[in-house]
Amino acid sequence: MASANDTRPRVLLLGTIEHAHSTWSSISSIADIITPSSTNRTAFIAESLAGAFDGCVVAYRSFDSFDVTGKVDDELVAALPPSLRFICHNGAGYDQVSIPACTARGLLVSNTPTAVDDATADTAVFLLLGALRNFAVGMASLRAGEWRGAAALPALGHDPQGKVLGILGMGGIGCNLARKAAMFGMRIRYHNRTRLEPGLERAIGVEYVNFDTLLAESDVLSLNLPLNPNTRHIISAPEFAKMKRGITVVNTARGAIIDEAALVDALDSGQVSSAGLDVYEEEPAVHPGLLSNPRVMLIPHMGTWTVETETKMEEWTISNVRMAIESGSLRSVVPEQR
Ligand SMILES: O=CC(=O)O
Repeated sequence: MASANDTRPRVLLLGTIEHAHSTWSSISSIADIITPSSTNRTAFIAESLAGAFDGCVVAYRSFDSFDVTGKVDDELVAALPPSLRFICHNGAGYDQVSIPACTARGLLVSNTPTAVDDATADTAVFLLLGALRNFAVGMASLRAGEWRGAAALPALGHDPQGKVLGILGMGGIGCNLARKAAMFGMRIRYHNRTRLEPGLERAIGVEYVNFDTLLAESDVLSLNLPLNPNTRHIISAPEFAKMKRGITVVNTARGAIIDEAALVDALDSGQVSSAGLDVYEEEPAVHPGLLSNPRVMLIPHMGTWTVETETKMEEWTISNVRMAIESGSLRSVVPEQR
Protein backbone atom coordinates (compact mmCIF):
# COMPACT_ATOMS: atom_id res chain seq x y z
CA MET A 1 0.00 0.00 0.00
CA ALA A 2 1.38 3.46 -0.96
CA SER A 3 2.28 5.66 1.98
CA ALA A 4 1.59 9.42 2.09
CA ASN A 5 5.32 9.99 1.50
CA ASP A 6 5.21 8.30 -1.93
CA THR A 7 3.34 11.34 -3.27
CA ARG A 8 5.78 13.90 -1.92
CA PRO A 9 8.11 15.47 -4.51
CA ARG A 10 11.77 14.50 -4.29
CA VAL A 11 14.62 17.01 -4.39
CA LEU A 12 18.21 16.06 -5.12
CA LEU A 13 20.69 18.04 -3.01
CA LEU A 14 24.12 18.32 -4.67
CA GLY A 15 26.47 20.14 -2.30
CA THR A 16 25.67 21.66 1.06
CA ILE A 17 23.44 24.35 2.50
CA GLU A 18 25.74 26.47 4.67
CA HIS A 19 23.61 29.45 5.71
CA ALA A 20 19.93 29.41 4.75
CA HIS A 21 19.07 26.52 7.07
CA SER A 22 15.57 27.57 8.03
CA THR A 23 14.58 28.29 4.41
CA TRP A 24 15.93 24.89 3.42
CA SER A 25 13.94 23.28 6.25
CA SER A 26 10.83 24.75 4.70
CA ILE A 27 11.65 22.72 1.56
CA SER A 28 12.04 19.55 3.58
CA SER A 29 8.52 20.10 4.90
CA ILE A 30 7.11 19.91 1.35
CA ALA A 31 9.55 17.46 -0.30
CA ASP A 32 11.86 14.56 0.43
CA ILE A 33 15.50 15.53 0.19
CA ILE A 34 17.80 12.96 -1.41
CA THR A 35 21.57 13.30 -1.00
CA PRO A 36 24.10 11.20 -2.89
CA SER A 37 26.41 8.99 -0.90
CA SER A 38 29.11 8.91 -3.61
CA THR A 39 32.19 11.10 -3.37
CA ASN A 40 33.42 11.06 -6.97
CA ARG A 41 31.98 11.34 -10.47
CA THR A 42 32.25 7.67 -11.43
CA ALA A 43 30.48 6.59 -8.26
CA PHE A 44 27.87 9.36 -8.64
CA ILE A 45 27.02 8.27 -12.18
CA ALA A 46 26.77 4.63 -11.05
CA GLU A 47 24.60 5.63 -8.08
CA SER A 48 22.29 7.60 -10.33
CA LEU A 49 22.05 4.85 -12.96
CA ALA A 50 21.23 2.38 -10.17
CA GLY A 51 18.11 4.45 -9.47
CA ALA A 52 19.11 6.18 -6.21
CA PHE A 53 17.73 9.51 -7.41
CA ASP A 54 14.69 8.21 -9.29
CA GLY A 55 11.65 10.38 -8.83
CA CYS A 56 13.67 13.57 -8.15
CA VAL A 57 12.12 16.48 -10.02
CA VAL A 58 14.54 19.22 -9.11
CA ALA A 59 18.22 19.37 -8.13
CA TYR A 60 19.83 22.08 -5.99
CA ARG A 61 23.53 22.33 -6.80
CA SER A 62 26.36 24.40 -5.35
CA PHE A 63 29.85 25.10 -6.75
CA ASP A 64 31.42 22.60 -4.37
CA SER A 65 29.25 19.76 -5.72
CA PHE A 66 31.65 19.88 -8.69
CA ASP A 67 34.09 17.85 -6.55
CA VAL A 68 31.59 14.97 -6.58
CA THR A 69 29.81 15.23 -9.92
CA GLY A 70 32.28 17.12 -12.10
CA LYS A 71 30.80 19.22 -14.86
CA VAL A 72 27.10 18.87 -15.62
CA ASP A 73 27.79 17.80 -19.21
CA ASP A 74 26.27 15.35 -21.70
CA GLU A 75 27.57 12.30 -19.83
CA LEU A 76 26.27 13.43 -16.46
CA VAL A 77 22.94 14.63 -17.81
CA ALA A 78 22.41 11.24 -19.50
CA ALA A 79 22.87 9.54 -16.11
CA LEU A 80 20.39 11.76 -14.24
CA PRO A 81 16.96 10.30 -13.55
CA PRO A 82 14.32 10.77 -16.29
CA SER A 83 12.05 12.44 -13.69
CA LEU A 84 14.47 15.39 -13.28
CA ARG A 85 13.21 18.61 -14.88
CA PHE A 86 15.05 21.44 -13.11
CA ILE A 87 18.60 22.21 -11.98
CA CYS A 88 18.86 25.16 -9.58
CA HIS A 89 22.47 26.31 -9.58
CA ASN A 90 23.72 28.38 -6.66
CA GLY A 91 25.90 30.97 -8.41
CA ALA A 92 25.67 33.76 -10.92
CA GLY A 93 28.20 32.12 -13.23
CA TYR A 94 27.07 28.68 -14.41
CA ASP A 95 29.95 27.55 -16.60
CA GLN A 96 30.05 24.28 -14.58
CA VAL A 97 26.71 23.43 -16.22
CA SER A 98 26.49 22.73 -19.95
CA ILE A 99 23.31 24.53 -20.97
CA PRO A 100 23.17 22.83 -24.42
CA ALA A 101 23.35 19.42 -22.68
CA CYS A 102 20.53 20.38 -20.29
CA THR A 103 18.40 21.95 -23.03
CA ALA A 104 18.74 18.84 -25.20
CA ARG A 105 17.37 16.75 -22.30
CA GLY A 106 14.57 19.28 -21.53
CA LEU A 107 16.17 20.32 -18.23
CA LEU A 108 15.64 23.94 -17.20
CA VAL A 109 18.49 25.63 -15.32
CA SER A 110 18.41 28.65 -13.00
CA ASN A 111 21.23 30.78 -11.56
CA THR A 112 21.40 33.59 -8.99
CA PRO A 113 21.59 36.92 -10.81
CA THR A 114 21.43 40.18 -8.79
CA ALA A 115 22.17 38.39 -5.47
CA VAL A 116 25.90 38.62 -6.27
CA ASP A 117 26.00 42.11 -7.77
CA ASP A 118 27.11 44.20 -4.78
CA ALA A 119 29.69 41.79 -3.41
CA THR A 120 31.27 41.09 -6.80
CA ALA A 121 31.33 44.77 -7.80
CA ASP A 122 32.83 45.65 -4.38
CA THR A 123 35.57 43.10 -5.05
CA ALA A 124 36.21 44.66 -8.46
CA VAL A 125 36.52 48.12 -6.85
CA PHE A 126 38.97 46.74 -4.28
CA LEU A 127 41.11 45.12 -6.99
CA LEU A 128 40.86 48.16 -9.25
CA LEU A 129 42.10 50.52 -6.53
CA GLY A 130 44.67 48.06 -5.22
CA ALA A 131 46.13 47.42 -8.68
CA LEU A 132 46.08 51.11 -9.72
CA ARG A 133 47.78 52.14 -6.48
CA ASN A 134 50.39 49.31 -6.38
CA PHE A 135 49.12 48.28 -2.98
CA ALA A 136 50.00 44.61 -3.55
CA VAL A 137 53.69 45.60 -3.88
CA GLY A 138 53.60 47.49 -0.58
CA MET A 139 51.64 44.76 1.20
CA ALA A 140 54.17 42.11 0.16
CA SER A 141 57.22 44.18 1.20
CA LEU A 142 55.64 45.09 4.54
CA ARG A 143 55.02 41.41 5.34
CA ALA A 144 58.58 40.60 4.29
CA GLY A 145 59.77 43.00 7.01
CA GLU A 146 60.99 45.57 4.50
CA TRP A 147 58.51 48.41 5.01
CA ARG A 148 58.04 49.84 1.49
CA GLY A 149 60.81 47.67 0.01
CA ALA A 150 64.48 46.97 0.74
CA ALA A 151 65.91 47.53 -2.73
CA ALA A 152 63.50 50.04 -4.25
CA LEU A 153 60.32 51.85 -3.34
CA PRO A 154 57.11 50.69 -5.02
CA ALA A 155 56.41 52.69 -8.17
CA LEU A 156 53.95 55.51 -7.55
CA GLY A 157 50.38 54.44 -8.24
CA HIS A 158 47.64 56.26 -10.12
CA ASP A 159 44.45 57.92 -8.92
CA PRO A 160 41.17 56.64 -10.37
CA GLN A 161 39.81 60.18 -10.75
CA GLY A 162 39.46 61.13 -14.42
CA LYS A 163 40.60 57.72 -15.70
CA VAL A 164 38.57 55.77 -18.24
CA LEU A 165 37.13 52.54 -16.87
CA GLY A 166 36.14 50.15 -19.65
CA ILE A 167 33.62 47.53 -18.56
CA LEU A 168 33.28 44.47 -20.77
CA GLY A 169 29.89 42.90 -19.95
CA MET A 170 27.18 45.20 -18.70
CA GLY A 171 24.83 42.93 -16.74
CA GLY A 172 23.93 43.41 -13.10
CA ILE A 173 27.53 43.33 -11.87
CA GLY A 174 28.80 45.65 -14.62
CA CYS A 175 26.05 48.21 -13.90
CA ASN A 176 26.70 47.99 -10.16
CA LEU A 177 30.44 48.50 -10.72
CA ALA A 178 29.76 51.47 -13.01
CA ARG A 179 27.75 53.23 -10.29
CA LYS A 180 30.46 52.59 -7.70
CA ALA A 181 33.36 53.59 -9.95
CA ALA A 182 31.58 56.84 -10.83
CA MET A 183 31.89 57.78 -7.13
CA PHE A 184 35.67 57.63 -7.62
CA GLY A 185 35.44 60.12 -10.48
CA MET A 186 36.05 57.55 -13.21
CA ARG A 187 34.67 58.01 -16.74
CA ILE A 188 32.83 54.81 -17.63
CA ARG A 189 32.57 53.19 -21.03
CA TYR A 190 31.25 49.75 -21.75
CA HIS A 191 30.82 47.12 -24.38
CA ASN A 192 28.13 44.46 -24.22
CA ARG A 193 26.43 42.05 -26.61
CA THR A 194 23.30 44.15 -26.34
CA ARG A 195 23.34 47.86 -25.72
CA LEU A 196 21.52 49.17 -22.62
CA GLU A 197 18.39 51.31 -22.99
CA PRO A 198 19.43 54.96 -23.45
CA GLY A 199 17.56 55.89 -20.24
CA LEU A 200 19.58 53.36 -18.23
CA GLU A 201 22.83 54.51 -19.88
CA ARG A 202 22.04 58.07 -18.80
CA ALA A 203 20.96 57.02 -15.30
CA ILE A 204 24.23 55.25 -14.56
CA GLY A 205 26.36 57.60 -16.67
CA VAL A 206 27.94 55.13 -19.08
CA GLU A 207 28.90 55.44 -22.74
CA TYR A 208 28.57 52.51 -25.17
CA VAL A 209 31.63 51.86 -27.39
CA ASN A 210 32.67 49.05 -29.69
CA PHE A 211 35.01 46.32 -28.45
CA ASP A 212 38.15 47.68 -30.13
CA THR A 213 37.54 51.21 -28.80
CA LEU A 214 37.05 49.80 -25.32
CA LEU A 215 40.41 48.04 -25.61
CA ALA A 216 42.22 51.02 -27.14
CA GLU A 217 40.97 53.82 -24.90
CA SER A 218 40.52 52.36 -21.42
CA ASP A 219 42.95 53.08 -18.58
CA VAL A 220 41.40 50.24 -16.62
CA LEU A 221 39.56 47.27 -18.15
CA SER A 222 37.15 45.30 -15.97
CA LEU A 223 35.78 41.97 -17.14
CA ASN A 224 32.21 41.35 -16.07
CA LEU A 225 30.86 38.90 -18.61
CA PRO A 226 29.89 35.23 -18.28
CA LEU A 227 32.22 32.47 -19.44
CA ASN A 228 30.88 30.44 -22.35
CA PRO A 229 32.38 29.09 -25.59
CA ASN A 230 32.03 32.56 -27.19
CA THR A 231 33.80 34.44 -24.39
CA ARG A 232 36.58 31.95 -23.59
CA HIS A 233 39.91 33.77 -24.15
CA ILE A 234 38.08 36.82 -25.48
CA ILE A 235 41.10 38.67 -24.09
CA SER A 236 44.27 37.15 -25.53
CA ALA A 237 47.51 38.37 -27.16
CA PRO A 238 45.85 40.28 -30.07
CA GLU A 239 43.52 42.08 -27.65
CA PHE A 240 46.37 42.99 -25.26
CA ALA A 241 48.21 44.43 -28.26
CA LYS A 242 45.27 46.75 -28.98
CA MET A 243 45.18 48.12 -25.42
CA LYS A 244 46.63 51.41 -24.20
CA ARG A 245 50.16 50.72 -22.94
CA GLY A 246 50.21 50.59 -19.15
CA ILE A 247 46.56 49.55 -18.73
CA THR A 248 45.29 47.96 -15.50
CA VAL A 249 43.19 44.79 -15.95
CA VAL A 250 40.66 43.57 -13.40
CA ASN A 251 38.92 40.19 -13.59
CA THR A 252 36.17 39.14 -11.18
CA ALA A 253 34.22 37.12 -13.80
CA ARG A 254 35.90 33.85 -14.75
CA GLY A 255 39.58 33.16 -15.26
CA ALA A 256 39.26 31.62 -18.72
CA ILE A 257 37.81 34.85 -20.16
CA ILE A 258 41.49 35.86 -20.27
CA ASP A 259 44.21 33.78 -21.85
CA GLU A 260 46.27 33.70 -18.63
CA ALA A 261 49.60 32.99 -20.38
CA ALA A 262 49.02 35.99 -22.66
CA LEU A 263 48.28 38.15 -19.59
CA VAL A 264 51.58 37.07 -18.04
CA ASP A 265 53.40 38.05 -21.25
CA ALA A 266 51.59 41.39 -21.37
CA LEU A 267 52.53 42.10 -17.74
CA ASP A 268 56.13 41.10 -18.36
CA SER A 269 56.40 43.38 -21.39
CA GLY A 270 54.80 46.34 -19.56
CA GLN A 271 51.85 46.45 -21.97
CA VAL A 272 49.71 45.77 -18.90
CA SER A 273 51.11 47.62 -15.92
CA SER A 274 49.08 45.95 -13.18
CA ALA A 275 46.22 43.55 -12.66
CA GLY A 276 43.68 42.66 -10.00
CA LEU A 277 42.38 39.10 -10.19
CA ASP A 278 39.83 37.10 -8.24
CA VAL A 279 39.48 34.27 -10.78
CA TYR A 280 41.88 31.99 -12.65
CA GLU A 281 41.84 29.72 -15.66
CA GLU A 282 42.54 26.47 -13.79
CA GLU A 283 41.37 27.14 -10.24
CA PRO A 284 42.74 26.42 -7.71
CA ALA A 285 45.98 26.52 -9.74
CA VAL A 286 47.33 29.98 -10.50
CA HIS A 287 49.84 30.66 -13.28
CA PRO A 288 53.31 30.98 -11.68
CA GLY A 289 53.89 34.15 -13.70
CA LEU A 290 51.01 35.78 -11.84
CA LEU A 291 52.05 34.49 -8.42
CA SER A 292 55.57 35.80 -8.82
CA ASN A 293 54.56 39.23 -10.13
CA PRO A 294 54.06 41.71 -7.27
CA ARG A 295 52.12 44.05 -9.57
CA VAL A 296 49.27 41.57 -9.62
CA MET A 297 46.81 41.77 -6.76
CA LEU A 298 45.45 38.27 -6.22
CA ILE A 299 42.44 36.97 -4.29
CA PRO A 300 41.45 33.26 -4.27
CA HIS A 301 37.95 33.58 -5.84
CA MET A 302 36.29 35.43 -2.94
CA GLY A 303 34.02 37.73 -4.96
CA THR A 304 30.86 36.63 -3.16
CA TRP A 305 32.55 35.49 0.03
CA THR A 306 30.41 37.33 2.59
CA VAL A 307 27.83 36.01 5.03
CA GLU A 308 25.17 38.28 3.56
CA THR A 309 25.80 37.44 -0.09
CA GLU A 310 26.31 33.71 0.37
CA THR A 311 23.06 33.65 2.35
CA LYS A 312 21.24 35.66 -0.33
CA MET A 313 22.52 33.25 -3.01
CA GLU A 314 21.29 30.20 -1.12
CA GLU A 315 17.93 31.87 -0.42
CA TRP A 316 17.61 32.73 -4.11
CA THR A 317 18.45 29.19 -5.20
CA ILE A 318 16.02 27.69 -2.71
CA SER A 319 13.29 30.02 -4.00
CA ASN A 320 13.88 28.47 -7.44
CA VAL A 321 13.60 24.98 -5.94
CA ARG A 322 10.33 25.95 -4.24
CA MET A 323 8.90 27.41 -7.45
CA ALA A 324 9.90 24.30 -9.39
CA ILE A 325 8.05 22.11 -6.87
CA GLU A 326 5.00 24.32 -6.47
CA SER A 327 4.43 25.69 -9.95
CA GLY A 328 6.67 23.72 -12.29
CA SER A 329 8.62 26.82 -13.31
CA LEU A 330 11.75 28.73 -12.27
CA ARG A 331 12.26 32.28 -10.95
CA SER A 332 15.50 32.94 -12.83
CA VAL A 333 16.01 30.71 -15.84
CA VAL A 334 19.44 31.23 -17.44
CA PRO A 335 19.33 33.62 -20.45
CA GLU A 336 20.07 30.88 -23.02
CA GLN A 337 16.83 29.09 -22.07
CA ARG A 338 14.52 32.11 -21.81
O1 LIG B 1 31.68 33.26 -8.76
C1 LIG B 1 30.62 33.42 -8.25
C2 LIG B 1 29.35 33.27 -8.93
O2 LIG B 1 29.36 32.93 -10.13
O3 LIG B 1 28.32 33.44 -8.29
